[in-house]
Amino acid sequence: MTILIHQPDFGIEVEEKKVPNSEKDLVLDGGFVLPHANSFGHNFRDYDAESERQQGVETFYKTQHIHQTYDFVKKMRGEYGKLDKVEMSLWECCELLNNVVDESDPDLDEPQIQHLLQTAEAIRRDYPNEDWLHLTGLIHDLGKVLLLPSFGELPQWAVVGDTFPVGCAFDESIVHHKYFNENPDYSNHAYNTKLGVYEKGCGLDKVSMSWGHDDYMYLVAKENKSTLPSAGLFIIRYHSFYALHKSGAYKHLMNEEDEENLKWLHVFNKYDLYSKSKVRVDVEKVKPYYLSLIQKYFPEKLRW
Ligand SMILES: O[C@H]1[C@H](O)[C@@H](O)[C@H](O)[C@@H](O)[C@H]1O
Ligand SMILES: [Fe+2]
Ligand SMILES: [Fe+2]
Repeated sequence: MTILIHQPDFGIEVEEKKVPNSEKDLVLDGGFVLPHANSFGHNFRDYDAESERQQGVETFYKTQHIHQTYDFVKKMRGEYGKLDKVEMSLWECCELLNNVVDESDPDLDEPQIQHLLQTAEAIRRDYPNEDWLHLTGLIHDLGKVLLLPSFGELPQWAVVGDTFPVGCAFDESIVHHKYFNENPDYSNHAYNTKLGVYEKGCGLDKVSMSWGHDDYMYLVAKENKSTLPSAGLFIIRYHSFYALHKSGAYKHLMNEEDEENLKWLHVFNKYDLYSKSKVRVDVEKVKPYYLSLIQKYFPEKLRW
């Protein structure tokens, strides 16, 4: 039986295989079965499909695109880079996310802790020996605690959604790109050319990204001296940068190390996106395993 590929952009690892039970699901070479539709019956990341979430998600992106400017990002990075808000362990943070729902996501309305565990467990099944990648799955979205009162209760547009560079032109592949024309940087010549304030090949580390949960969690991991490999930190920092890892935009800003790390981000993205489902992971059952990983790669208490 031939498998239908409904979404054409899975990258080179996609392989068609025979699955006895379903005509529509797609198996990747790692063994992970890609669901043919999200929990709402639509393709994943279809921002135009008429669904109960569509309007809210579009309004979210309109606000995000208007407000994420170069100056805003500089200010937020300076402020949150101090890590002087809270002290807590990574697991405590996972539990805090129980109460967070992400308004930018057309594919998921489950509590975020389920998304973290679904991602991590799916990776663990296919890559049993890469424990750093399991842990990366568990923590990649913890930066969403920025929505909570003790972290300044930032609005959704300053925490979630896809990310993109500021300080240079907004690429057309960014979701709902049309709303950028109300962003002040859009008509500022210093920031609206292909390179903007950057140099070709300068490396993503030098590029300012729209402010949100990715860059914040990267700062938390780095400043608290995590021993995760550089690919893990890269995944945390750029997992929402779909214009790059899905559409290949902004590659001219990458350096060689970014190229290497991007390979792992491509692997990770499949699990981050396609593990989203209504089937819940038993938190208490898997907790001991993840606590052991946290202990291996992080100090007990972290500054946030
Ligand atoms: O709506 C989602 C969500 O906010 C994710 O956490 C982020 O990583 C994705 O890029 C975005 O599309
Ligand atoms: Fe995310
Ligand atoms: Fe995620």
